[in-house]
Amino acid sequence: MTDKALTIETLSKDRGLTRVLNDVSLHLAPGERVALLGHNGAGKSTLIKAILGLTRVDSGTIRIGDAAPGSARARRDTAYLPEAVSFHPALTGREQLTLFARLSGERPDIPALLDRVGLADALDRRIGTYSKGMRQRLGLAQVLLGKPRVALLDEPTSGLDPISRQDLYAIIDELAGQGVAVLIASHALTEVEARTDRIAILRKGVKVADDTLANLSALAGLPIRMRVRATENADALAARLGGNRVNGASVELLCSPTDKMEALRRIAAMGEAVADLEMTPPKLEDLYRHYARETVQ
Ligand SMILES: Nc1ncnc2c1ncn2[C@@H]1O[C@H](COP(=O)(O)OP(=O)(O)OP(=O)(O)O)[C@@H](O)[C@H]1O
Repeated sequence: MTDKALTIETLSKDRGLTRVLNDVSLHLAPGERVALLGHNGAGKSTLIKAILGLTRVDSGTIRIGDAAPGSARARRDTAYLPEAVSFHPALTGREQLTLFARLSGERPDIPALLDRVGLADALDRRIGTYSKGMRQRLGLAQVLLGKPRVALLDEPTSGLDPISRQDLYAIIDELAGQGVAVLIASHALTEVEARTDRIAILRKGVKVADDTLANLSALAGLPIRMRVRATENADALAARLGGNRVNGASVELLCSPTDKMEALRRIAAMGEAVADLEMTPPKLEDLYRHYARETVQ
């Protein structure tokens, strides 16, 4: 028995002459929330389809727990929310979920499930009358229906309003809290920055990053932004600290993670000339730009 919910080892796949996944390894522990990032065409959906057993791979292995993709066991243990989720428009939300429950052999409390995803009022309405966000919520109810070990969410918040996005991440947190490993393919960097435990980045089928935000930051060595507000004289502060005046009262310094403590000591030594200090570490957007660019190996 493995303690990993999802194990991907040295996976490669060609489409014609193009290698769309190149020696990709990725591991998810139970309860981990991992963001899968990459430009259009980087291979995210192909990887998800391979995990689902919907596309063949040329080499490497995938295991959901101990089960092979596409096996009855793996299908039971994997939940999938596609980006453009589609249901039968003539069925009501209740009917659609009842059908899915029968197919998966579950007997859940369907009204409670639909209430959980904010669709209590639309329980008996035909899905054809649902908005995109409502269909997405119904898709999420389907994810919650079984007892998956792994949930694969492809752009789960696309088309959702800000409150629905928050609701969706609250449900993702709940799933993770129950031990479900969640892989979220996304372009919404600000969201996943705050709501995932680890970031994996694909570039042209190659995994170029896979770590926590803090570790990726340290590895990339991107500068930390420090904004120092002067008590009275920002010009004098700028002259002593170096850096740029950014408004009437502050000075901005960029320093590498290794120089951070030295910079803080210099600022502290200026005593009351400094009224305030704000430090901003690199954002996921900066890291993504760093790791997804061509020159990083
Ligand atoms: N059915 C297909 N036939 C041929 N090539 C395909 C097919 N599906 C995807 N590809 C190619 O495989 C590569 C990876 O595509 P994939 O859809 O996995 O990327 P992605 O990272 O999910 O992109 P996006 O962010 O645009 O959804 C691309 O070069 C794409 O053109």
